[in-house]
This record gives sequence, structure tokens and C-alpha cells, in this order.
Amino acid sequence: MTTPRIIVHPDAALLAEATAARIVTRLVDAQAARGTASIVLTGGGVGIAVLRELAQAPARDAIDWRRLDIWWGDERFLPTGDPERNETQARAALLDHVKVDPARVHPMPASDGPDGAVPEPGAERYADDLARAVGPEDHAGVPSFDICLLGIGPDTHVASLFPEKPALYEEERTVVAVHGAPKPPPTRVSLTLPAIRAAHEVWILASGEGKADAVRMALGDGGAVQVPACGARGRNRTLFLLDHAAAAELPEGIEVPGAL
Ligand SMILES: O=C1O[C@H](COP(=O)(O)O)[C@@H](O)[C@H](O)[C@H]1O
Repeated sequence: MTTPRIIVHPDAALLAEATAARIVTRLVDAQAARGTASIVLTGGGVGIAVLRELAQAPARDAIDWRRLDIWWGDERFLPTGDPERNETQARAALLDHVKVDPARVHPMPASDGPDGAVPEPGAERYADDLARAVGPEDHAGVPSFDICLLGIGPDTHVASLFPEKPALYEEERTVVAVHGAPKPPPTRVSLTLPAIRAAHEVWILASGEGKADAVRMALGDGGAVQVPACGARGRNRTLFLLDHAAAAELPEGIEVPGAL
């Protein structure tokens, strides 16, 4: 697992803007190297703010949107178009404004979709979709995503992997149904840690003082069952992209230019 690198921005707005610019660079580089790229989107306040900034970024069309696979790290298991779905928010913030190939946009299942009203069949189908996208250069049951964006909750959850929940013990499956999530809605679908760790790069985004404790724990030496964010690391790189407030409680010994 890669050691996280921490980058601190002055405030939430600059964090979102700088992360959007970073996404453009990373995806353009990937497309130049391989002709294609992939990204995993996150929900949450800063995750959606980044997508809004990306839609407005002057260089956004340096990305060939038609040659980009778009996946999600987790989804709230609600009807299609529900405003609380991460997919609905991502479409409004970004995907409705760029020329994506609809066949390469891979939303997680909805509670009114063809997979049925319980999340398990949809989670299995999503895992199958990911497995079909695996290329010869990939090493897991999912593609080696160029970027996996993750928010982090105050309880250190990432995607819909909440502390102490059964999904955190998963070693085989790449996608699971989640029941009884402590944050509403209780029913969700999530990538597992092995799927997240297949990504070339994992970027954990956090803004605001309410995330400072979670960031400190995520950079500590806790176990992934107690502190899910400790288990989210990229194969080549892990970035913690923070604003000042979220970086206010960094563990002792971690010196970061720009931090308080
Ligand atoms: O419910 C969720 O929460 C997390 C964190 O959201 P935030 O608003 O506290 O930043 C998010 O990463 C996840 O995708 C989402 O489903």
C-alpha cells in the first residue's frame, strides 16, 4: 500500500478547483498513454463540488470524454433520479454538461431498476460489469482505475464502508450491498476495499473542521475495520487533498507545507 501524500489548500473552494485541475491533468496523461482512462466518482459535499468545478474548468475538454469510463465508489440505494443518489448529483454537476459516451457511464443500481428492489442482485451485476472491463494489464477483478475519488465521513467511512460493518471483512467480492448504514439512507451499494485498492491512484478529499479528526485517524495506524479510510490506498499513489480546516489535526510528525 502506498504512503499517503498530503496536499493542503487554503479553503474548500480552492480545494475543489485545484482537484478539478488535477483530474484534468491525470486523465489527459492516461489517455495520451493508453488511449483511454477511467475514474471512480464519489458522492458527498466536496466530491460533488469537485465535479461542479470540473464542468467549469477551462481545460475540461482537454479530456476526451468519450474515451473515459466513469464508475462510482458507492451509491445510496434509492429510485433513479432521486436527488440523494450520488449518480443524480454527479449528472447535474458534471455529466449532463460534457460529451460522455453513455455506454461508458456506469451508475450503480437503483431501487426501482431492473436488478430489483433489494441491493444484492444489483451489486452482483455491478461486479460483473467491472469484471468485464478488466484488461490484460489489470491485476484484480476490477479495472486499475486511473483515479478513485473518495470522500471521508466524520466516522472515517469511505465509499459506503462504515466502521465495524461486515463489508470491511470482504476479501473476495469487489462490490457489496450495505444494510444498516449509520448515515441515511441505510441501504447502499459499495465497492469493497480490495476494489478500491486496485486503483492506480486513490484520492481522499476532505474539507471543513468536522473532518479534521477523521483525517487524523485516516493517517494514523488504525486498522481498516475500525478506520475504513486507513484501508483505502492506491497502488501507485494515495493523495489526501484537504483544506486548512480538515488538516487542522494532522498526526504529530507529519509536516505539510501549507498546513496550519
Ligand atoms: O454518504 C456519503 O458520504 C460520504 C462523505 O460525504 P460528505 O458529504 O461528508 O463529504 C461520501 O464519500 C459517499 O460517497 C456518500 O455516499
